[in-house]
Amino acid sequence: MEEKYSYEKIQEMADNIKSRTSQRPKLGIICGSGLGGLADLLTNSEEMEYTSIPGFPVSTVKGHGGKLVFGKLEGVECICMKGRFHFYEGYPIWKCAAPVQVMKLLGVKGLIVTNAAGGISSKLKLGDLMLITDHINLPGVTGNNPLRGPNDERFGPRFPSTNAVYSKSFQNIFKKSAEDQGLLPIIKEGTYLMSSGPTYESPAELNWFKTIGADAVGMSTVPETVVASWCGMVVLGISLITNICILDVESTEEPTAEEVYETAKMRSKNLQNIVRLTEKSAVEQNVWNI
Ligand SMILES: O=P(O)(O)O[C@@H]1C[C@H](O)[C@@H](CO)O1
Ligand code: HPA
Repeated sequence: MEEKYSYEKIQEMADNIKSRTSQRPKLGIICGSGLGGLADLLTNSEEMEYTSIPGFPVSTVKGHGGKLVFGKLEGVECICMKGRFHFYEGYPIWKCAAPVQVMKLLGVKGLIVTNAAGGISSKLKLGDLMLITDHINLPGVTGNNPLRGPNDERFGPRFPSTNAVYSKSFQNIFKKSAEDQGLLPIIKEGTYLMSSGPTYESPAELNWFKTIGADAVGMSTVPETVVASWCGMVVLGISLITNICILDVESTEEPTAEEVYETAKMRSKNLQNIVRLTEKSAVEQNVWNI
């Protein structure tokens, strides 16, 4: 089994990055499938390929780039992950979230995590943006938690709480920003369940997820959020509902990756505009105590 990165190994990656850019990001953004356009929000941008950072994982999925983008958003220095790491790609789950630890050592205080997700709840429509209010860490509760293994208190405690990991004030700002753009009707709230993938879920699984309180399902986000919260970051999680889950086993419809990317493309600009406004207000209100 691959050994978890030590504090020193994460520090080496952060030092490597710091030696190559003068930018010192305070906000991190993780782009979900088809949402790499969020990186276009950054001005004065500089890019760093994952492959150029010794020890950094490399992404293998269509719709995901493989680079860090540094730049300013509404006057604040940001780091954007264009391409994330999924458990289904074969990485240990802690490794999917290790970039968040690197961000922590770079000085990041707030994290916006985005994803493409399937809508389970009937209140969700195609193209909705669901503010994640809570999550079900299915891999975590069945033994695959990113914090399993040795704990380094310099990052966070051995037994962190996972209550209130998604910041209410950050969510309120996001809602207000959407309202200001006339986009409130597509903003919803709910619980995101992480399933390991790469198979889309069967109708029986989806019906089970519904009974345990999941509103949307995806294959990412939770490991990054758990680690960010453990490290003391303020987190905003957003799921773009790219497909409506098929709960009826008699249905002849099927989810496809193409549908996911098409919907992501359709909403990408809306999400960018809301994130820009959210960032502006978050800075004004000092949501993450910079
Ligand atoms: O990185 P995210 O969670 O946005 O990507 C989702 C999960 C799979 O990578 C892909 C499935 O369509 O989209
Ligand atoms: N299930 C899991 N992951 C996803 C889905 C889905 O329906 N849509 C986009 N990512």
